[in-house]
Amino acid sequence: MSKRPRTLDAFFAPPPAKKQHIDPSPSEDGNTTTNPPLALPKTDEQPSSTHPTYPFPIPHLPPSLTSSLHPTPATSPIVLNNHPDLDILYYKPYLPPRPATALFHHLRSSLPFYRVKYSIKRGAVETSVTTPRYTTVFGLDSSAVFCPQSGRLLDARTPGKPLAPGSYRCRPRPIPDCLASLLTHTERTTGAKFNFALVNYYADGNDSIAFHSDSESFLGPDPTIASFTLGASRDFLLKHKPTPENHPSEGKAMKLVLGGGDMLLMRGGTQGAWLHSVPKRKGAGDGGGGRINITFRRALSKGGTENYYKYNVGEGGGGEVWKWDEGRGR
Ligand SMILES: O=C(O)CCC(=O)C(=O)O
Ligand SMILES: [Fe+2]
Repeated sequence: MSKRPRTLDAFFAPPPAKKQHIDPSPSEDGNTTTNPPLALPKTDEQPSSTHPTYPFPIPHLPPSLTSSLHPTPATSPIVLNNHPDLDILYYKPYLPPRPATALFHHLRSSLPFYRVKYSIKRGAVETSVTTPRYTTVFGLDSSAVFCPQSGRLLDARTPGKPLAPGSYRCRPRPIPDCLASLLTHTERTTGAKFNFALVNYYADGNDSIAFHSDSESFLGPDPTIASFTLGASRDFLLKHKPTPENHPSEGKAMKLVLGGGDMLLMRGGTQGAWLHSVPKRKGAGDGGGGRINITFRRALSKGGTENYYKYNVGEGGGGEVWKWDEGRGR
């Protein structure tokens, strides 16, 4: 806590002691998941999703916002397949401006975020890395499901069979109601199925994600990933992975300026052959405010769940939790 960089102070305030945010007595229905039954709210409170793994209850979307999230996209997508192995549908935008902005503010002030630290080993040298953006993740790979009543983990292949304690090193978190409606709409639009929501928060132009591809084996071949932008615009760069034939696209990056409400549906060979990044930006290029990115993905095996929690929440259920304070604007 004491070593927090100034830039973090400017954007987030850590929530009061973690315990204050945990609902210690799950409702009679058990801990809520994305599915009903949900914990009954106190009358003066907004209904929330709760689960023992959440550091605090996560409020549902206000009804006005839920009804403005139309199940169909605002525009027809632009097809980006004019380069080898590239297969992207670019919805510019997918969500109209007003609901996109409202969703940005709701998610920023409702979700628990982490600044994950991990170490990488190159040969004998171990380096400590802090992820250069805020992250959080919800979901569970397709080998298991959350019990809708108790919130516990069940074996997906044997209906009703609880998983043995310690089946996962991490503690998977159900997708909260406030992300579930967008996920369901996206599934309907795209025909894809998703069981994970990864969320990045880029507080300003100093936050970034380096060139990488999401071609993890636990997503299976040619994974479909839906990637939403909410809030500020940022550059999104794409470049082909190096190939032995000195591919014409190699080294040259394509730039998309992603704005609030936009969605990229990356599919086919895109992850296998292309790298993408959101580089740091200074001055006007920093988008002029915070940006949320949500990716919906489908992990097929336990390794996916372990990986996503390790790098987006942190080992041991995460370290310091960051929560946006709407009143103080930080
Ligand atoms: O913020 C973005 O648009 C990209 C995020 C991303 O590539 C990722 O989370 O894997
Ligand atoms: Fe990515």
